[in-house]
Amino acid sequence: MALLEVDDLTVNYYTEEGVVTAVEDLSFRIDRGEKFGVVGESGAGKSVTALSLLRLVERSGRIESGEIRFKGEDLLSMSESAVRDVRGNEIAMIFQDAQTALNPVYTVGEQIAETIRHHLDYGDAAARERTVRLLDDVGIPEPEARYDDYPHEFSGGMQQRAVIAMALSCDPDLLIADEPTTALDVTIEAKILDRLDRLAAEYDTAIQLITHDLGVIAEVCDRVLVMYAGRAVERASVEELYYDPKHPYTVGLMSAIPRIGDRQDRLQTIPGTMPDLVEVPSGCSFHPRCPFAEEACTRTRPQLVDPATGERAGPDERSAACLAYTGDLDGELDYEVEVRGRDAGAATAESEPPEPDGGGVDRGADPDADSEGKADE
Ligand SMILES: Nc1ncnc2c1ncn2[C@@H]1O[C@H](COP(=O)(O)OP(=O)(O)OP(=O)(O)O)[C@@H](O)[C@H]1O
Repeated sequence: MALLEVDDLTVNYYTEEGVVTAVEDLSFRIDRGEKFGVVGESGAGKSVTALSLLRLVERSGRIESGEIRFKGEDLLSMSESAVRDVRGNEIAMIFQDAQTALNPVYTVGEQIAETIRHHLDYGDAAARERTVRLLDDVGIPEPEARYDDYPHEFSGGMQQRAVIAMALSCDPDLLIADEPTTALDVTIEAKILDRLDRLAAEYDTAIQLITHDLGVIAEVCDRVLVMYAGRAVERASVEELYYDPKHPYTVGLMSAIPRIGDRQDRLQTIPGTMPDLVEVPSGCSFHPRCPFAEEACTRTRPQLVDPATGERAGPDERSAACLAYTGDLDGELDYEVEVRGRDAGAATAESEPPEPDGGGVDRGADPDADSEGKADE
């Protein structure tokens, strides 16, 4: 049994403009200790999916249907107090903006210690000790001394580290990180992602990493879900996605990261924008932006299928939602993916081994360069 099982999740928002289907028929699995990426442009439904897992969808929104099981237990039918126990304790969440997660009137150490006392029932001394160790683990220099600092005395990168420490403080089984490094500069981002990656392994915590950046996914994740307009359009391992993307939208997203591109037929950027979800295009919702779209794409909504067989795929299987794989297109998806190595010079997909741990995406990562934390200052 997977740690998290999501089946056919549909979430609507009831707005003045009409009903917005933010997430539709979404299914995926996250295993224990796995690093799972959710990628897509703004408005794809990534955050709404995450909020649904914590049952934090706002009042105007409603989980219409579907199932969410965490360790086999149905999260959607749990009592509010049982869900509160799960939140923070077993599923923790890191948001993009560290400042909103840290309370300015308490010291950083006290905030983390309070979470530990509350959730793990630790006494004062033990909570303090665990906090200092966590601050050290996330790379805060002189953690004993920094324990008594207020959030504003931390740099942006250190604040985000503190938030990660807080999220890990109760040893959650699943950590949902929603654009955890978007507000930071690229070097600090790489260090924090690396730290997150190593800590998740150490604490045996699964990560659901939400981002619009495939480069970030390459650095951290094992498997990826690509979302467009509230739906899953591709599911694959990181290697499969990078070397053999199957959905035109994924190919388009890839042209935005430096090491991947294709030759003549490169989709420089994906023209157009995510549709207004009140009026999603008919058929395949990506068709107005897709360079391979045919008439059939305006009529028929593609299902997630195994691209090799065209058969419906299970929630943890490689799949893509494109009519090209069900024999409904006259033409072919005519693109070529080229993977560039770290030292420039283009290599073909076949000639270079995958480096999903980020080796190929040179974002300035140096795993230990921040051990004394000075780089953030
Ligand atoms: N509170 C809300 N009220 C109405 N509609 C909402 C609300 N929250 C989200 N939505 C709708 O759901 C869609 C998906 O939002 P979501 O925040 O999940 O996207 P996202 O992929 O996380 O994008 P971003 O990267 O910008 O956070 C939005 O485009 C919007 O139409």
